[in-house]
Amino acid sequence: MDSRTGKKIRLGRLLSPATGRTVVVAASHGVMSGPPAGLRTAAQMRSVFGELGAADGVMVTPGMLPLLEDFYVGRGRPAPVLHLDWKNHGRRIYTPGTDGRSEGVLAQLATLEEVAAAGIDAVMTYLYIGQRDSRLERDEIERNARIVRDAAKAGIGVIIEPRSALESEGREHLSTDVLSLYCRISADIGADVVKVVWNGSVDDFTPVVESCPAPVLVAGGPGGDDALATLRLAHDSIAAGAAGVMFGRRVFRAERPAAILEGLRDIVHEGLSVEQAAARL
Ligand SMILES: O=C(CO)COP(=O)(O)O
Repeated sequence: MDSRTGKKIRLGRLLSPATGRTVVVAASHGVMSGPPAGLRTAAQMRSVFGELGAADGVMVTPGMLPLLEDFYVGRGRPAPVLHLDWKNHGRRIYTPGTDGRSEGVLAQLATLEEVAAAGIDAVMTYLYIGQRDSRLERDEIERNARIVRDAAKAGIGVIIEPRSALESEGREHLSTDVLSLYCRISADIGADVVKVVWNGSVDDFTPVVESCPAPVLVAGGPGGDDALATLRLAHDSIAAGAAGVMFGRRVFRAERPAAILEGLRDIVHEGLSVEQAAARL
């Protein structure tokens, strides 16, 4: 008996063992950017979570897990995913033009032993790369490699989301080459799953997925309340070869999160078109 089995069982709850596909909801934005619209109060969180039962996994922070733990209890419930790190927020906290402007200083919020004890199936960690100070970049690579090793020992799945430390300056962080580089580094460090921002089109995203041997999930971004645009993004993600989506604001800020989630499942798991999924909303 060893931790490889634990990881297999846990990842099998998150990604369909038959197809490798998944629909995950991210609901951990508070630790990055303060009170999130749609999830500001405990009552709002409980109400939104009441609509997320159809997700394959739902990501929360360590501090919110006790508040929401009942959501995960029971047969067929979504897999608990933990947002493992805090990160600085370049634009908000630092004065532009100072050295602190680069994002990419991170702190790990829990040990992998604590994560395993809490019943978590997978953790998500950022990998901030491209800092001006290469020591920060080295620290980030080491931090992620350590998380991967600790998670392997604890039998926990690891989702790495690579981000450019200079993206708030509008650098080339969405080019196909840069995303391919970042995703591939994440997979080579040992991510079980790579989550990444969408770069605009099926043609531009397909090479990113093709050159990343780990399954790729697409993040939603701010979006709006345009349900059709959310379904289209999911459809394009699958068309580009992604294993699924990991959407946050597009789901929890929606008027009817449960309906959006059903639409996402129709597309990711059932192969429906945007129009077919929208007709069932
Ligand atoms: O996983 C996510 C944030 O960690 C995705 O969230 P958004 O879809 O709101 O960008």
